[in-house]
Amino acid sequence: MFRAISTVRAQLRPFPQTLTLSPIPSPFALPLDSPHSVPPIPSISILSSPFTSTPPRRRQGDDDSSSSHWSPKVFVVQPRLRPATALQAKLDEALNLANSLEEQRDVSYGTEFFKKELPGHVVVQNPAARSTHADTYFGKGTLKTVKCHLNAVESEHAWGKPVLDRVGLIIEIFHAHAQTKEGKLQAELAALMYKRTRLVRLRVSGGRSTFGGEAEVVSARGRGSGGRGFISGAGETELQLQRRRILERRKQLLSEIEDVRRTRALQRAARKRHGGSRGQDMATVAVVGYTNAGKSTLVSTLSGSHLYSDDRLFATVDPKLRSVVLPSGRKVLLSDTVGFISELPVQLVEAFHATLEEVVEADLLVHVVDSSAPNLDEQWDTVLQVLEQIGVSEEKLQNMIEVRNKIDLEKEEMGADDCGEENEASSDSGAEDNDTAPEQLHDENNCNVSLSSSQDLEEAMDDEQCDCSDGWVSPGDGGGASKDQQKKSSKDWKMMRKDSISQYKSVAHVKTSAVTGVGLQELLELIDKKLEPQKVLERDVFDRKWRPPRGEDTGIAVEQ
Ligand SMILES: Nc1nc2c(ncn2[C@@H]2O[C@H](COP(=O)(O)OP(=O)(O)OP(=O)(O)O)[C@@H](O)[C@H]2O)c(=O)[nH]1
Ligand SMILES: [Mg+2]
Repeated sequence: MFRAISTVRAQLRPFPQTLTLSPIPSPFALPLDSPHSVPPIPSISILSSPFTSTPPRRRQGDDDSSSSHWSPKVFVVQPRLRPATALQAKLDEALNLANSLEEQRDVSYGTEFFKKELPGHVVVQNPAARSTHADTYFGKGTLKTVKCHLNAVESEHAWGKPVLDRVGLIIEIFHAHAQTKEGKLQAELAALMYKRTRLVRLRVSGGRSTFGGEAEVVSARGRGSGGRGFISGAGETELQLQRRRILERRKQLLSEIEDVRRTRALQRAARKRHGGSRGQDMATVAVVGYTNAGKSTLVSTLSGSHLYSDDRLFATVDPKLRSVVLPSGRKVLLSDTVGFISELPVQLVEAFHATLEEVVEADLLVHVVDSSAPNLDEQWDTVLQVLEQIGVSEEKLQNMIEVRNKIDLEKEEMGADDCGEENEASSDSGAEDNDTAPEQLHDENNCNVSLSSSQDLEEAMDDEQCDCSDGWVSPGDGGGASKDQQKKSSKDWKMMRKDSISQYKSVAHVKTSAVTGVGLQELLELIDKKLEPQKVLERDVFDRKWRPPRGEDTGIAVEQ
């Protein structure tokens, strides 16, 4: 039986060629026995991309010699998913992640998002598709196919390029976007924890310390306690030494982060003590949500302040507080927090615990949802899981306000929003699926897209069933369990997911557009109500309407 590899080609703007290749059905895909499952047959999908296919504009003074050869900047590997809309959403997110990585910014970016140069080749791998092949990320068969694609689009031999998987890439983005000492410490801790599970000895180019992007793996340990041993050439003592160094650094970082936490706790206590204008405790409202949902824009608009917002993922890494006066006259602090993303290992979340303390300690949570996101349900669920993981109480989750933001982007036909999510999730009609026929074994680059030998199949199975006992368990991931266990846990996961969704479906919600200002007054009133349900509000203050901070009633100036 063949194991499927599908390739999906998409394009970045303005960079032309981004390939997405699926080495194996992902554990995040639906289980094989599900009616929605990925068939275990080779297939190729070419998805049309919303991005332009025109070559990047050359700047003055650029060397023109290579203009005839137009090479891709990013190579994205993404496990196949159904329905096609879910795949497209994942693909867009992966491309957006790749686009979000760049040099550390100062205050704001000088150029438009899509005009920024991208880093060299990056392979973004879904962390679920973990491999025992820590140096290459994939088994031989998949690697051959990836190389074939790279060589087909670029004259030089590829793979000697920086390679990042999804988690590594996210950590890089966090590190690049973090502006405070705390943010940097947390990013480094996340990088260390990640490195410990994947890389053991790194040869860093140019002497620059890196979290994986420029690192060449020269040895790697086998996964899990039983492990499959070392790749030949690695000395065990050296590996142990490497591990010890990582642990020592981790200890140091944890102690520094602990100091930061202590300071934050003191600041929080002081904030509470000094209270609001009328003597009460100053309540904190944490604004949480999936990355890019519009949290910073919303906080900026509500508070009339300027917080950095951008189409990049993880534009915000360091939490920011802004004060807002509610319709009752009560002053509260809105806490803009780091966004969440799906399929992140638990440890990564924990590494950012200090940041997320704001969330746990907050008096009220406002969950901002991008109502225009095609995978809204998944995003919604991811946020809830992370909130649960970081220890937010059930009571607080029940009391949470849900903000369906970006309603200005919602299509008119989606007016009946309350049932839209379920419809989306079940729209798994074959008509939508772009997978091509099983017998199509080569793509237009004449690259083999099947795993042609039983050895390759075993490798793929290894990829799928790798021992994950190092604790890098992601939501919905069967970890190091057997295939049956994986299927079962996948089912359990889906059940839990359903329960979790229906459990919190009743949370109060309001529709907003952080850009046009629609729904913001309603939101403030709801916050007021949630914070002080029993208090009778002074009528004159209550009647005061929220006004756009700068300018007229129509259209709010939003920073870019
Ligand atoms: N059309 C529309 N765009 C919005 C709205 N709210 C935010 N945006 C845009 O969405 C993008 C992301 O907004 P941010 O405020 O940075 O999102 P975030 O949730 O803070 O993102 P991270 O900090 O990366 O987690 C920006 O380009 C905003 O201009 C909205 O209501 N409508
Ligand atoms: Mg933000």
